[in-house]
Amino acid sequence: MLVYLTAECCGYPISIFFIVVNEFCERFSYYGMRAVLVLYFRYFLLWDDDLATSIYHAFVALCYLTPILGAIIADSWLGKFKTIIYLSIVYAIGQVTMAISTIHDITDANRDGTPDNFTFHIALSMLGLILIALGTGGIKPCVAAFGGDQFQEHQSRQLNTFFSVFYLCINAGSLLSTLITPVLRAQECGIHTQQQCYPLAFGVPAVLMVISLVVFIAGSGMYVKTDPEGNIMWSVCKCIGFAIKNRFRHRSSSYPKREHWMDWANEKYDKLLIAQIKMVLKVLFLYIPLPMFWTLFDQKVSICHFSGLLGGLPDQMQTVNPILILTLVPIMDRLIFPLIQKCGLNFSPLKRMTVGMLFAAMAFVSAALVQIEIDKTLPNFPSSSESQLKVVNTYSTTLNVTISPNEHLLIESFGVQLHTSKHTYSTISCMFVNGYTADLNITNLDSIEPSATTNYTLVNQGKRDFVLRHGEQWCEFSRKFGFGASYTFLIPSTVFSDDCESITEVEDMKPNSVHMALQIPQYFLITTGEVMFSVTGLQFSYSQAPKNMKSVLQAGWLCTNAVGNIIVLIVAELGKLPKQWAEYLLFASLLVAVSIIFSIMAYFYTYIDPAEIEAQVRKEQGLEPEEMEKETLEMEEKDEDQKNEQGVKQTKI
Ligand SMILES: NCC(=O)N[C@@H](CC(=O)O)C(=O)O
Repeated sequence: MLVYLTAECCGYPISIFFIVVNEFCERFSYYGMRAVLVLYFRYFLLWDDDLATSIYHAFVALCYLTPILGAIIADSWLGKFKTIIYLSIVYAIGQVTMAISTIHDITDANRDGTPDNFTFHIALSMLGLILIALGTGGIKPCVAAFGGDQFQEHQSRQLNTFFSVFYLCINAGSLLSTLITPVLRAQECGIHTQQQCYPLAFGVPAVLMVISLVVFIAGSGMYVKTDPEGNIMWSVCKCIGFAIKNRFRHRSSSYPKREHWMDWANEKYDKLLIAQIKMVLKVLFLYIPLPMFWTLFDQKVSICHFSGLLGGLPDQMQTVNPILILTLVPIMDRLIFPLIQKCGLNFSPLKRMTVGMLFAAMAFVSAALVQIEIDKTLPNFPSSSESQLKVVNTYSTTLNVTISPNEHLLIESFGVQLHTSKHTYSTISCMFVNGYTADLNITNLDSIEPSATTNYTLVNQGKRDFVLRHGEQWCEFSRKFGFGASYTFLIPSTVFSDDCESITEVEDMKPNSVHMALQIPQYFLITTGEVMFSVTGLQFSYSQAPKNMKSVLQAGWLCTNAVGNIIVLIVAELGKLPKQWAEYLLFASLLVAVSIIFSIMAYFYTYIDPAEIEAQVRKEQGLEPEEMEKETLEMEEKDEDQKNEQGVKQTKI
């Protein structure tokens, strides 16, 4: 048996320091890139909103599917240490490729500030994203499990704290990068023309990934490294396949039943392997309902109704989650969980996860209530059988407009009338209406021809100044804008003679009157849910996995997140309910139903100590651990030669 003597500090292995710093840098790299990814799709590649969001979610889903690959490589072939190093190199190459794809000057031959060859940028960025997904997903189950491997048996309390600290590092990295990369993107840079600095926003995460790799390699001498015990995944698949086949062959009632269907592999496979597979399958079965949590969690951005109210750039809104995580993890670990324990309640990991799901459901109920309040302040939008028509009168007297044989609108001079009808009219909407007799230039907008309108233009909240110009003539006016509002400005022909005084403002949509504080409960609830669900799930997956399949079970856990993301994509494709609040309530109800199912499954789950079970099986077989490993390898070789299934021999009982 191998005994590692590891250097310790305050009861923790020192090697842990390198692993958490590595995780911090890697998460900085990943979340930093993610924070500007949709903006890059929208404003650099000029994709529409739907395409940008779909590719984004597909990328995130891929990042949570590739852990299976990483886990197989680690547990069956290279071991966790080498897998982390090799896949981190792939990851860093992906980040660099991504950063290069954002340099507009590469294809901007005519130097107009926009790339000339979009295919090149799209191909390069997609290649970068695939490499990143392979890298980040591939190392993800290995890093957490490798961290866990550093602890000895007597350090179980420290091991639990490690997973909380690990989660804190994830969120510290994500918080910093989500604050920094949008600021980097907002800078201007370029060789021929100055544009938004995407190369810097993607380049810094690439540098952080390289640092992450260097830090990990720096700790090399201190790690506990366990080599894979042969091709374990292949053995697992063959063992399961044999159990199913053997069960089918002995389906007649004359054969005695066995305790577990995997026991039908007893004739050919080692008892230890069968015991390990049983442990893994039991946990994976328990994970079946879990993607529903991630489906709600991954939509959390959309339940934050008026992001700008919290201040900052819209892409920095994603910082609320890590800030709350950094606050809530220590509170839960140091205060809430010990307090619950002191009250004599058994708040076991699976109970925590169930409560976490209920918190997420409550967040959606809270979002539904806020949405109902917001809906009250919104104008009546046309239903699917209606359309809205806006008529602007720039004539000098009141006009009577006939829209259909029987419907009349009376519109005052420089008035606007919104008309909803049961017939099909095209909607006319505008921000500025030019009633002046010549072209006008308005700050930050293109010039508007006489009697023409601009599209709705997004402006920041608060007081804004506009300058109107025509040749040498100009005037200035300012208006205050509230969130969620929309306005139309009617510019009369006398605009310059009265110094912009006669510009009429029409409020098409009222500003939000729902207080921002109403949003706090939903942020708080979903993040509390995450701490109970996700941190516990991470610890649980490690503690319930057999030694040789730690990464595999971590990958199974991460897969629940991938499936959650895929459900988000499917839901987006299927369309939405007409009322947003109803959709939130539907999701909340689904999660409550799923958490009830999960709690029933959890009730029947018996917590295990994999090391103890493994030792017990070995004892039953009268084998010392090293002999056992030798035996497994011999079994593997024998198995390869044993092509004729008919000649199955009982190798071990
Ligand atoms: N707050 C998000 C977070 O901490 N995410 C973790 C866990 C996960 O996504 O599975 C992470 O980024 O690793």
